[in-house]
Amino acid sequence: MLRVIESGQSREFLNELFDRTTTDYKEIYKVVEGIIENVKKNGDDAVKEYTERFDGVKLDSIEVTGREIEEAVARVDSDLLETIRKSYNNIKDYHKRQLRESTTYKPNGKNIILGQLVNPIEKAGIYVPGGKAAYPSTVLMNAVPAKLAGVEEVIMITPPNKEGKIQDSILAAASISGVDRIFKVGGAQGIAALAYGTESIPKVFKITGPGNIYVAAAKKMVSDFVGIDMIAGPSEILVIADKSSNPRYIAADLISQAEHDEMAASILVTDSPSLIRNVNIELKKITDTLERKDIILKSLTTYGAAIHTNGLQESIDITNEIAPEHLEIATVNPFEDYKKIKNAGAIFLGNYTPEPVGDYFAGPNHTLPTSSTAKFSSPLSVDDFIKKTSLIYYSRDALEATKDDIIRFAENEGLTGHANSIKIRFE
Ligand SMILES: NC(=O)c1ccc[n+]([C@@H]2O[C@H](COP(=O)([O-])OP(=O)(O)OC[C@H]3O[C@@H](n4cnc5c(N)ncnc54)[C@H](O)[C@@H]3O)[C@@H](O)[C@H]2O)c1
Ligand SMILES: N[C@H](CO)Cc1c[nH]c[nH+]1
Ligand SMILES: [Zn+2]
Repeated sequence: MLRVIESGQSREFLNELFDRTTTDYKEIYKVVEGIIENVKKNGDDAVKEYTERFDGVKLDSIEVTGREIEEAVARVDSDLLETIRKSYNNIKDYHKRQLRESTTYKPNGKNIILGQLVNPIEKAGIYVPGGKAAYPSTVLMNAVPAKLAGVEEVIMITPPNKEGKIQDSILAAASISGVDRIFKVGGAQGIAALAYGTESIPKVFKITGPGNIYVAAAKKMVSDFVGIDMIAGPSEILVIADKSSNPRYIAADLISQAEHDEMAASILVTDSPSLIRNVNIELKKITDTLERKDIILKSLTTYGAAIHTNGLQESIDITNEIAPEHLEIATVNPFEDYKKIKNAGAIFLGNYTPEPVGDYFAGPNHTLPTSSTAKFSSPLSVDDFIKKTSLIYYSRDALEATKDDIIRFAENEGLTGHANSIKIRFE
């Protein structure tokens, strides 16, 4: 099932993996550009037209009413509602530790005040995918850090089903996490509406949340104009394992991400050939029992691989180069091995921390950098919903003491107007 790549021969596979998300973008950009222009010009009418075309439903009103939310919450099974609440509390507890305060200080006791002011972004839009599956967990992962940061208006958009409805559990998660307004709009048209505003949908200052290739392309295209979090591509899971690892658990975990998307990447990195054989046997057995069998098979056979290394160090090096979204360390000594990882979105340690613990419940955010971007970016967090402003105060004495340095610097840059704004105060 997983193709086997021998030690030292992983280059070709890595190149394919790194190219995975660049394939279809040019054509998609053309489509998305048209959608964005139309929404910018025709507002709600364009949004409704695309909703009819892509989601198969004609809507008179695109905003979810308070009554719809109440009725949805009442219909959700009480155990599920309790689970969503527990998950909400775990996510809140984790993210509240990311909050930062504004700071000011006086350097070396001089009559100078410097500071960094922290303010929430006033209006944020969160995209919750709804095409192939519904994701109430993604509602929590976006809305909780936004609300903790102090965002006043959190506007959520998500595509409606063919009856023009949003899944009850999505509305329940939105209500529990304090989302302010919800619109039944998905795809590039939803992103354009949040970026430019329409008669019904408020323009926001930043858009977060994952989505398919149309959503990703639209986020990239509006990103000159409005903040975006990241372009979260198809899911990835990489498991580092050795001969002590449990092949059945590993197979189940690789499948957990393969079932998201045909383009998902599930990779086993190990120095044990017998483990590779046994994981492949288990993959087949487990896939046969699951609902999304076709997606899983396509994903495992396209971007799945078992990389056979010559030992733990090579496994670590390859992992750092791939910089996977999710990394499971299923070796005999995960608490030592994780310290050698430089690049990964989230690390899961040991036999009893399968990736879905993080997707749904533990608390850390499940929106993570994909496609090697963990080399330079981080999980979604409270930081995505705040911005900082610098604060500077110099007294007359402080400016007099430093004026010659500033004037010298400005004159060296040929900017005599800058130098003059200092000089003029001491004439
Ligand atoms: N990284 C994360 O945290 C995370 C979480 C949940 C989901 N995901 C990923 O998000 C993605 C969700 O994708 P999805 O498709 O299920 O839902 P989606 O909501 O992103 O996309 C559905 C929308 O795509 C648009 N669309 C579909 N076909 C189109 C076409 N031919 N032309 C123009 N627009 C079109 C429609 O407007 C539709 O409403 C998956 O890849 C999933 O793995 C990621
Ligand atoms: N694994 C996904 C992020 O890569 C998030 C998710 C939501 N629901 C299930 N999984
Ligand atoms: Zn998942």
